[in-house]
Amino acid sequence: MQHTLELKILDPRFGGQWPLPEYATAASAGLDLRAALDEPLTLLPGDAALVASGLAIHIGDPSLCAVILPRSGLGHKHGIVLGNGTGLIDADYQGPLMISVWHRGKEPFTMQPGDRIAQLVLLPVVRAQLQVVDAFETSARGAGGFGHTGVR
Ligand SMILES: O=c1ccn([C@H]2C[C@H](O)[C@@H](COP(=O)(O)OP(=O)(O)OP(=O)(O)O)O2)c(=O)[nH]1
Ligand SMILES: [Mg+2]
Repeated sequence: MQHTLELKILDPRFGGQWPLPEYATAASAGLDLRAALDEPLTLLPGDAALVASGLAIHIGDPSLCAVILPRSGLGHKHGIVLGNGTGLIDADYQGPLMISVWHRGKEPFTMQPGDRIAQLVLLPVVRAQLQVVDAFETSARGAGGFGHTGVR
């Protein structure tokens, strides 16, 4: 599925020094986001930092959202993940796209300006219309959860 996404360039290095976000392959789901830093940023183990992406998006359509996810290589090999677990970008958000970077690794990690540090994925959203009921129609699972079905 394709969607036209309005994008504002907040950092003039995009389009010159740095390319606009692009899909790495024809079937990639994520657009890599760069650290729009003015100078290298060293994170010590346990540090979190809010890093500007240098971009703003306006999704507009309430049946869509975007999520910011870690990049697998950075997350697994270097411990660079997100301070908010997953960043959720609402369809009506028009502010600067920010990346909460959390260093869960063991060695200091330095990000350079323009490094691709996270990725943005556009997703469909189903918005709930709540219906209050007294009881649910019985299901196969019922209230069983948290390991209820066992391991094997
Ligand atoms: O990693 C992120 C997460 C969120 N946002 C922006 C877009 C999102 O639409 C807005 C609000 O995010 P969220 O609802 O997750 O945060 P909140 O703490 O509930 O803030 P608010 O009270 O503004 O909804 O912040 C980012 O730029 N980066
Ligand atoms: Mg919110």
